[in-house]
Amino acid sequence: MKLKFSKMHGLGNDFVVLDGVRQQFSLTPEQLRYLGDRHFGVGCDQILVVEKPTRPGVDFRYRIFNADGGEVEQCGNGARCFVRFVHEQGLTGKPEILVETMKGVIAPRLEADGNVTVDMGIPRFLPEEIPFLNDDDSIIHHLDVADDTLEISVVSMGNPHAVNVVADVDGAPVGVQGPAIENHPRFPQRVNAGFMQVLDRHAIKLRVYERGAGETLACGTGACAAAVAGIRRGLLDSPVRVTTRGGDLSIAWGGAGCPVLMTGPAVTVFSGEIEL
Ligand SMILES: N[C@@H](CCC[C@H](N)C(=O)O)C(=O)O
Repeated sequence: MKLKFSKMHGLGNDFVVLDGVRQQFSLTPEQLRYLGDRHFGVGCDQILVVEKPTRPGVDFRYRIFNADGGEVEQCGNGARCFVRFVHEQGLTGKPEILVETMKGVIAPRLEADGNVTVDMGIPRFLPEEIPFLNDDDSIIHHLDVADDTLEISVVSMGNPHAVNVVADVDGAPVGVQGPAIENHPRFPQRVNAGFMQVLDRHAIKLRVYERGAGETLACGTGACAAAVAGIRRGLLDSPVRVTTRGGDLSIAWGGAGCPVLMTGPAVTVFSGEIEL
């Protein structure tokens, strides 16, 4: 089977994007891992599939697979690329679309300057919503990782996040603590591990060790989760500029019960065809 794809990125978090509206396919985990492989395949952090919606009132269905082949609930940088892709491919002319994901509907909007703003939905904090094995829903939890006890906040942006505040993000042991947090037994569905350094009340630096992909240059849902965790911990005020290794995102959140708005770029790098 030959499949057409686009290679895209949001701040260096990169994607293979497949049009499942005009192409018929169903991919095995092995084929997904091949697409994501940087040496033997195309190479990416996530594979995004654009499909027809399964429910009335929405424009598309958006499926997300990590480079390890596992399907996941949400992807923020991918959502911005998604809206650019459906425009560039002529699948819609609407600047604002409603997109069905595994965990609810998100609303990305293509701005006049080419950036994309996405309503990422309402963040959730209850342990069972993450999921996180814990007795209470406090804002800070203690997590034993290797020889350390970390003070983390847990946030679901549809997908699970653990956010750890550090003094110096560039010196943070992301490569060691990241996989230990990702696979910690208190996160039964694994977790994305964020390391955030607060610069001032409206600015942070962030690195994320992503579930199923390793450390990426940026993580959109990770940026939302970090900004929300920082606001809940009284360290930050909305809006928050999140500086990742791949560039900056702007995150706005009005507090409990409000949706998180994420604004940033989305770029198409090249298009191609691959035999699977
Ligand atoms: N890069 C993403 C998140 C992708 C999914 C994540 N690795 C997970 O397993 O939940 C983003 O920009 O949000």
